[in-house]
Amino acid sequence: MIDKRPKTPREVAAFSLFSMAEEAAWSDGALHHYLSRAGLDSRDAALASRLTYGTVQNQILLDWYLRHFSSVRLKKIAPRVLACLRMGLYQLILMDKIPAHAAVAETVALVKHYGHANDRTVAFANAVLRNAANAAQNGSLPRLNCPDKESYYALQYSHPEWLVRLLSEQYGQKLTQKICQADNADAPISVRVNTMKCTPAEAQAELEAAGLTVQPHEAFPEILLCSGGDAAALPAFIEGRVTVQDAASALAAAVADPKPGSTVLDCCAAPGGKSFAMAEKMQGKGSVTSCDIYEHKLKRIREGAARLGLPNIRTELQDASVCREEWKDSADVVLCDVPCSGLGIIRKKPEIRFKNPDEIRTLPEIQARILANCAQYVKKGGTLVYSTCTILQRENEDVVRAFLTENPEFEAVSWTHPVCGERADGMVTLLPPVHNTDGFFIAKMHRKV
Ligand SMILES: C[S@@+](CC[C@H](N)C(=O)[O-])C[C@H]1O[C@@H](n2cnc3c(N)ncnc32)[C@H](O)[C@@H]1O
Repeated sequence: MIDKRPKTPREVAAFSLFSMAEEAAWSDGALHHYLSRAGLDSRDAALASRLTYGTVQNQILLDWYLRHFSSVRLKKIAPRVLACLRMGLYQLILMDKIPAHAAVAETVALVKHYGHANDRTVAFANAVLRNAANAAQNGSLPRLNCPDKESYYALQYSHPEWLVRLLSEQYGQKLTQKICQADNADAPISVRVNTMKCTPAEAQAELEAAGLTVQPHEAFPEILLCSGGDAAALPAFIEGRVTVQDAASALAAAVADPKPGSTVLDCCAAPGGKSFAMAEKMQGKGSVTSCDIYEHKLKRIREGAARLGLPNIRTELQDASVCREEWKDSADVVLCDVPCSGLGIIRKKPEIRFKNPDEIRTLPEIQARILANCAQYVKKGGTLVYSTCTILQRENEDVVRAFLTENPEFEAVSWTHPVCGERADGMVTLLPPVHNTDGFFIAKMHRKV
């Protein structure tokens, strides 16, 4: 992290982008860090967020334009200078309220002060930005000529082409375009009301009184969609009346449907969102055992449970792919919210689109191993739920169908919820442009014998 305290929205955005490039920081974590140090008013904080997310969300397109205006190959441009140029081009080409002279001058100043740049590099940055500004102003930006719709969507919405082609095979071109578009749209902060402490109406009134704009999710009344401020910094969050959780994630807990007194095993539980939702549904009665392979992540679950006032959650350090003999046949509900490619939450973490496709190709094998192992913990008559925050069929339906074929003692269970209607085969893939949730997959199964 950069030590200096940022003073302007552009410095906050630039420092966040530098941390992403240099330390592989997540956009939301870096932005939160520098915003908290900068102490900007809400308008400037909103501009800093827009500049950071907008630059990452449009990186492929911005690099395409940059190649047009730069005499130097992108690989030869130092990372901080490249980050500044992308942010400058974002303002010049894709934002409409920033005067061009301000975008050019402020970006050149960032390159000069923070880009480790000599005079030549500063002059180069100035020339690139001026050329782009002129082209944007006189309507002579290069046209996005692409051989087919998939490569056009990949460029226009800055998604890797392999991903767009895979989505297009699964969902068709029209829906793929909507998914890519939704991935770059502003996502509200979604909070779930802790109904053990207050009603949705009370929580909404409290958040609105604190200055947020609040809209209950149309199909999930305990979910409140908030904008205009940081819900996680308010007393309603700190004192456990609400917790940050998307409707899709809350739906997985609702589908698992544990009852007061149930024995629940959440096998990949950190940071704990679904454990909390299930423990609340159980009204503090029964037990939720929340496992993860990382000790430091278990601490976050314990802190969250304390904040929300949930005494029935305990944590266990446990690899979900390795059998714990004493847990066999012990749980009424087992939730496998497995590690996945995360491609359903690009709208919240825009850099997820840049994951290495070779690295995520091996995930279905790990997911299948976790599901097969944790299924052994389900009691006869008990429930098994498999979920991911990705929309790739190979990590979702394919894993579940193979499991059901190999384990005939389990069957898919039909369920219904206003978010997605009746699911006769027990499965749903939620999509941001269709369900107004994160992209997510949930499958519910039942152990017969
Ligand atoms: C999708 S996240 C879980 C999110 C969580 N269920 C929630 O709602 O907040 C997946 C979690 O699985 C954990 N994990 C990865 N491999 C694991 C394994 N073999 N056994 C147990 N946990 C694992 C990761 O550390 C991560 O915290």
